[in-house]
Amino acid sequence: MITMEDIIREGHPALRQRAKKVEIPISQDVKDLGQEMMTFLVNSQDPELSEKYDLRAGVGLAAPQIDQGLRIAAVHIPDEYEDDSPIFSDVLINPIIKRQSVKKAALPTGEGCLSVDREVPGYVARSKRITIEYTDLNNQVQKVKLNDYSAVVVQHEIDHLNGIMFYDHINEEDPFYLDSDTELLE
Ligand SMILES: OCN(O)CCCc1ccccc1
Ligand code: NI
Repeated sequence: MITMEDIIREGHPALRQRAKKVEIPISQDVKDLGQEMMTFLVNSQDPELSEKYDLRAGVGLAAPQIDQGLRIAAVHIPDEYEDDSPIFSDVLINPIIKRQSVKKAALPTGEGCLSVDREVPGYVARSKRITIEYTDLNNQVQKVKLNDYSAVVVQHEIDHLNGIMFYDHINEEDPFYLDSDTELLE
């Protein structure tokens, strides 16, 4: 199983590389990897298991973070009220952002990253609405519209596939600078 030891940290060159497209139909190895990444997220959000295995809670994980230079990202976003029906949960193979709103959104708390062992304060403005296309673990092409928090998380993961870290988006002069077209999500 994936634990924190498997997650590479900033400074590791693999986090700054562009991940390679996955061959379709996906191999059994890729399917296993995707499932392991999803299991990590589910475990990391479970009070007992995260404690037992010392996992930092995560809502997303990109393959480059476990030193696998492949365009695979797992996303598991729980519904704050309905634990067993997440807002969005899937393993994205070769995800593409097909459409994105001009309107931006940022988390008021800023962002963090399992590969970054420090706080980096500041707003990360991202598209408020996106339409993504990807292949899932059953080789089915999915086209999904996401907004707000789900859209933020998926953009954070797709950034990892392109060697981009969340703090690359933070305004250096004024980390809490907000464009007029950027909404803080509550
Ligand atoms: O790459 C995923 N990972 O580092 C876990 C954190 C995910 C995440 C946290 C805050 C806002 C968007 C996404
Ligand atoms: Ni991250």
